[in-house]
Amino acid sequence: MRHYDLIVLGAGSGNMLLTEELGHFRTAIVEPDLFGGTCLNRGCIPSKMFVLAADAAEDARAAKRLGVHASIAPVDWKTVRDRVFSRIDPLHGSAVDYRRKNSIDVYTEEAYFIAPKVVQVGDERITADTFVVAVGSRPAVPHIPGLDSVPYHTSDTIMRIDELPTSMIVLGGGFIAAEFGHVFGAFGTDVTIVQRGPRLLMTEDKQVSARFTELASRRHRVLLGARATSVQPRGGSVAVTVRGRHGEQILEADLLLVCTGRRPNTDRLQALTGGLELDEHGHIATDNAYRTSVPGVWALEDAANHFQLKHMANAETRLVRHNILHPEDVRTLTNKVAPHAVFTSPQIASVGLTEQHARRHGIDYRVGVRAYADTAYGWALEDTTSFVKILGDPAERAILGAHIIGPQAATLIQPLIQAMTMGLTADQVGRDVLYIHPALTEVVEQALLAL
Ligand SMILES: Cc1cc2nc3c(=O)[nH]c(=O)nc-3n(C[C@H](O)[C@H](O)[C@H](O)COP(=O)(O)OP(=O)(O)OC[C@H]3O[C@@H](n4cnc5c(N)ncnc54)[C@H](O)[C@@H]3O)c2cc1C
Ligand SMILES: NC(=O)c1ccc[n+]([C@@H]2O[C@H](COP(=O)([O-])OP(=O)(O)OC[C@H]3O[C@@H](n4cnc5c(N)ncnc54)[C@H](O)[C@@H]3O)[C@@H](O)[C@H]2O)c1
Repeated sequence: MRHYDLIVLGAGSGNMLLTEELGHFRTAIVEPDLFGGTCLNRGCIPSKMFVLAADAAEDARAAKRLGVHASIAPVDWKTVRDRVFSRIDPLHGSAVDYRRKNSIDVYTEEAYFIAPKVVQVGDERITADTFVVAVGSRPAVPHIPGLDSVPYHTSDTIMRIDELPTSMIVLGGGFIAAEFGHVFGAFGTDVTIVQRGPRLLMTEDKQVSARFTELASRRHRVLLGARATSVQPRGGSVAVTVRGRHGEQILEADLLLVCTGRRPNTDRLQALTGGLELDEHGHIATDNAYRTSVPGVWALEDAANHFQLKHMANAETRLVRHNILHPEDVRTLTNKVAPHAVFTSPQIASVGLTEQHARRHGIDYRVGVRAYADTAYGWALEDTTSFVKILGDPAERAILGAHIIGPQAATLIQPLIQAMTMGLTADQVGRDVLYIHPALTEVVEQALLAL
């Protein structure tokens, strides 16, 4: 049985862990699929490259309003797709070569625990003093009668399809539904979204989620409070029976995309056999330093918590590396601000408390809301639907949460994330800072002043 100082399971965020600082460790990394994991190969990066093309198509359509006449010939799906993957696909091979050149053993089969701190990979058993479990998550596919009888897609496969579908049914109303609904809608596909809940993007602040649902319903057919009860093949298409507010109906489309959440890969890893404690969703239980129930075993990101965001993964990876190298100075992730953005149209960004959470937990708050149209640039855009909403503590004037729906939301929110992280009050960031005129950031200033 080969023994290492360090074994990293999973080469998504796990691969980022291995910097020169760990160069003196005898290290192995196990990755049965592609180095770079979800974010690089089938998540953040390719999806945002598709969003870039979708935004370009939408901008071209909207340019007419400005007196700029552009026309869109049918979107050339294969060129869009091949631009994305001709840039991404070569990165895997070079990452593996780089690791091997640096004397790191790379195993290319799936690992599973056969005992605490002992994993089986193919024919080999390997052990280590220290393990980092970064095996990520995969799409969770609900049990719907007939689903296995049709060639449905998930986010793992949808970006590599050969032809742009004429029509598409999207099951789920979360991040992935919102982003791919935008992409395929912008490319000309007729999109129907089937969402179990009463609104899309249910975890956003209710005002944002309601505005997004209203805007998405103008672009796509959106069925709310709807449940797919069965799926059948129908000629070359897919038929989905949906039960909901308006009774039962049968939807038909060229393609079915299932995006109903993700589940951690801890079952395939046999994490329980490895002595790792799991929560009720199968995530590995850790403390704030990302230590698991087995001493010397660390776990991070999608396998270990519910954020499922790459910037959280990056922060956790840095923290775990520090903690492995400095057992005398183990640090915890104190930053619970955890922002996120949804790269749909319009963009959505959020940090901290939502209004419904504050109400539910009896937290005292004030709200400042400003429409983009209240600022010079928003007025120039003739925007009528975008806004910034900030929740603040009435006494201390601390920023408790911020929610933006509109162009550039993911960028506009950053000064508020900074302010929350550094403990600045709404007045310090609103009154004491100059905002460039006439940039869109003025709407953030206005919302802070309204608080
Ligand atoms: C479509 C999509 C879009 C997204 N967009 C964004 C975004 O815009 N912004 C954002 O912040 N986040 C986004 N995310 C989320 C983000 O991609 C993930 O949170 C992040 O990549 C998780 O990193 P990870 O290292 O935990 O897992 P992964 O990157 O999935 O890495 C885990 C690796 O472990 C390997 N593995 C699995 N089982 C085993 C095993 N038994 N043994 C060894 N290896 C194993 C897998 O093959 C995989 O390569 C998106 C996700 C999806 C699906
Ligand atoms: N921009 C980003 O940061 C980004 C983008 C994409 C994905 N992600 C990550 O990936 C995760 C997974 O995304 P997702 O969209 O699959 O999940 P999600 O958790 O965001 O949304 C799942 C949705 O599916 C609905 N749903 C669940 N079961 C259903 C059923 N049987 N029928 C109909 N609807 C059903 C839920 O009500 C919910 O709206 C996200 O939570 C996020 O962490 C992040």
